[in-house]
Amino acid sequence: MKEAYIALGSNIGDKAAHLRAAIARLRALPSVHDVKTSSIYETVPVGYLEQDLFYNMVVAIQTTDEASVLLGRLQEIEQLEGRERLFKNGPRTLDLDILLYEEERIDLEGLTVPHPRMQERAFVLAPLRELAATFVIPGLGQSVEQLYQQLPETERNGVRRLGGLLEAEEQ
Ligand SMILES: Nc1ncnc2c1ncn2[C@@H]1O[C@H](COP(=O)(O)OP(=O)(O)OP(=O)(O)O)[C@@H](O)[C@H]1O
Ligand SMILES: Nc1nc2c(c(=O)[nH]1)N=C(CO)CN2
Repeated sequence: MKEAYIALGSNIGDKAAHLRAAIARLRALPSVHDVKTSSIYETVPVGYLEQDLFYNMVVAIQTTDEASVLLGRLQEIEQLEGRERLFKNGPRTLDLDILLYEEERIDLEGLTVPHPRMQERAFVLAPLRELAATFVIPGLGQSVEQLYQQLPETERNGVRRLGGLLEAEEQ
């Protein structure tokens, strides 16, 4: 069994519903076990600013899948949730990224782990530190908590914790 961390994001339609559906689909996979969820965060868009706020969260899973197989399953779930991706960094109904897979460094066409931009993203590090504050990122040699503390204040101020999946629905 391998441990992986997955980032979830949504900024179109019923964002909490997209996140909840993604987690239900993950939990339904026979190759995925013990899904642990962070809180949901409402986050200012990074990269392309003229779009709605995102909901972001992170889950920890145990899986029997190789990382590339896991990525395929995540892409299937994105499709099932009607993923529209208009352009790079643009709005999307559901985005699923593999952040970490054990302590492995993976560099395949179409799959880079650890996710190469995770250390600059408060919308990833804030929920991830709930689940894995002391995890040292392979290749960076720093923990999730250290990386979070080093983010510029403007980045950290762009994320607001809403609560768990159920509470976020009521916002
Ligand atoms: N760790 C990873 N997790 C998910 N997808 C990855 C990963 N590494 C590479 N990819 C590739 O990234 C592609 C998805 O890119 P996409 O357009 O969703 O990027 P993005 O979500 O807009 O930007 P970002 O990658 O910065 O979050 C997929 O086709 C996938 O092959
Ligand atoms: N706040 C926020 N900004 C983003 C996000 C995201 O999930 N949340 N995803 C992006 C591309 O993956 C680009 N910008």
